[in-house]
Amino acid sequence: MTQVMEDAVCEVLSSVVDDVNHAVSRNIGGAELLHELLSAPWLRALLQIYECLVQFEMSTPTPILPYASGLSHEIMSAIQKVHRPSAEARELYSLLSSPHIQALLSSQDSVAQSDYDPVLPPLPDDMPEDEEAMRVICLVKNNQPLGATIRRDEETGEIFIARVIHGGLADRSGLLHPGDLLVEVNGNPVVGLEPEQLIQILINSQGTILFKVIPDAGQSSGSQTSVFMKAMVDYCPLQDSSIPCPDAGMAFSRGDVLEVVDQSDGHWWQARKLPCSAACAGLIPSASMLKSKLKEHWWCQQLQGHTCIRPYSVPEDDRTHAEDKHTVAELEEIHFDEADSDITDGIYLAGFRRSFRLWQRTSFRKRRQSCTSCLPSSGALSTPYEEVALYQRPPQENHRLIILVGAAKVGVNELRKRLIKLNPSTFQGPVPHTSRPIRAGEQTGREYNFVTKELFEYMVCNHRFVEYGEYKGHLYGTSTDAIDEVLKRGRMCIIDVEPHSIQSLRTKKLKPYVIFIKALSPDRLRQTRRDARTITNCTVNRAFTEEDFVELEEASRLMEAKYKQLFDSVLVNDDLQDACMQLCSVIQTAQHEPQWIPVSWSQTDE
Ligand SMILES: Nc1ncnc2c1ncn2[C@@H]1O[C@H](COP(=O)(O)OP(=O)(O)OP(=O)(O)O)[C@@H](O)[C@H]1O
Repeated sequence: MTQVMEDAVCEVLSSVVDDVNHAVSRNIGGAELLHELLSAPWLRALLQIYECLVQFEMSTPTPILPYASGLSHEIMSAIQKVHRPSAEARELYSLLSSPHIQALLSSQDSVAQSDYDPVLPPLPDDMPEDEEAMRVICLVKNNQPLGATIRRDEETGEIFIARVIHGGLADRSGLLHPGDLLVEVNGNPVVGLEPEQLIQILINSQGTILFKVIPDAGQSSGSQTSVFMKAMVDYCPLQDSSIPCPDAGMAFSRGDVLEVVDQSDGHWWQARKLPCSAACAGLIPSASMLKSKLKEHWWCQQLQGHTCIRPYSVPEDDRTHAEDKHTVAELEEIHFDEADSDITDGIYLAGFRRSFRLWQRTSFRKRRQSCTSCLPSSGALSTPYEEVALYQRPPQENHRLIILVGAAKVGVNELRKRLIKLNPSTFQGPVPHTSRPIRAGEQTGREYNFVTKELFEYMVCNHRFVEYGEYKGHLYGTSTDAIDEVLKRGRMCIIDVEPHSIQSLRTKKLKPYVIFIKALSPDRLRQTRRDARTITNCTVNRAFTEEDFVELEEASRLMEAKYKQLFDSVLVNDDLQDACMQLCSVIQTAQHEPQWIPVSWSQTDE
């Protein structure tokens, strides 16, 4: 029959071609066109496909075996009945019983029977009316936790799903939701069970768990958008007795960026730590919960209360300066030659003069008056999480202020100086202010901004200094105006400050990027600082001592522990050359690639 059809089509086509040929010989234009059309290869291909389809339709393929998996079970039970099966029979048994072959045979049966719909169990005849809303859920555990917490209604004793952890097993199934009432778990009625007993059933169940639940009618399916927060405190769920499920909790440290995926519960949020590798979110205290814990901790710390949160546990005075041991009287007696190496290749490196450096090293150094309320510990009490957003500086905006911090003698000045020398047209330090009289050869605005003591004090009253202090009867300071001036010129402004001054510089205008310069172990310091010299209040260019190395490492560790939530980057000053290159690259990244900043800095003004 097929052959007949095929022949018929070909016959029609050939006769059309013959007719057209005949018309062409009679010089008929339209016929020529038709001839071209009919002898086109695409038309022939089309007709061939059509013929194949007609042929296929007429010979519908039938499965050789409609129920292959049934046959395989028959064979397997026959083999089982054989007293001593041969090696071939045993091999056949193991082949047929393997899950892959069984799945393959079952798929072939489904195709053979064109049975593509799931088979649902029949509804029981005696189903009560109120069971209409019942949902039966089967989850395959696969050694993972369920990813849900439960709560009991104290009045009715009913147990509900309290929360479903984002990315967990229950969440991925899309079948369990907060507020669902648990009726049965693995055939065990839930009514009358203690939550602990239910948890035990869930822990003990292997493979699959079968839930019968009454879904919460008021369930909202609205998905929440993530919010990003920087942690300003440390948190450890295993030490927090108030967490609903310590295993579901997520520990974090100050400075970590958290993606908060669910804030629907006023007490416990769900979050992931970035950079994110875990699919499953963890429970963290909400901002208000954490604030009250911090307050509690604040009151209880004398009694060694909470240990789950550690805002700041190091002593207030974190700088362990050997030179702080000197008295003011001693300092007054020491006189130094001001001329030092702040001019290189005709470049004036403002802010590196010895008087300024020595002021920075003395205990007279004061932070800007206006920031007394911004002490890190009080800040953490009011803002345990800081909402952040990714920010990339638009090319037309000023560069971000680069702040270097580090323990005394770690090499902050050396790195800053090298960076500016390396590229003075890109990097610059702010010119410090001083009330010291100008000397021969000096120019105001180059070594210092020379101002009267009255003007300096007026500037102090107007909060114009990031830091200021007195050294040998003269005032020295770094002003915000000097920083602005560098930034306005399109340069990158590099400053070094005490860590407690960072807070006052954290403004939308400056968008500071803070780099912590970290010290290595005393062993490494001993090796790398062999030729290094330090200035102290008593000596110039003194070699480092063993005591210096130990103190430096300790001071660096304490500073990092206390202020790490304020650092955007940590750079280890090991090999000087390497550290300098790394610093360059960190700064370029800060200026040209997206970074996390407080959202308030990125919002446009009303
Ligand atoms: N990585 C390093 N390898 C070797 N020597 C270094 C390194 N970093 C800094 N130094 C040297 O250590 C000494 C102290 O460095 P620097 O003056 O920069 O310290 P500082 O952190 O600014 O401390 P201070 O505020 O006390 O001056 C300098 O002689 C410097 O050249």
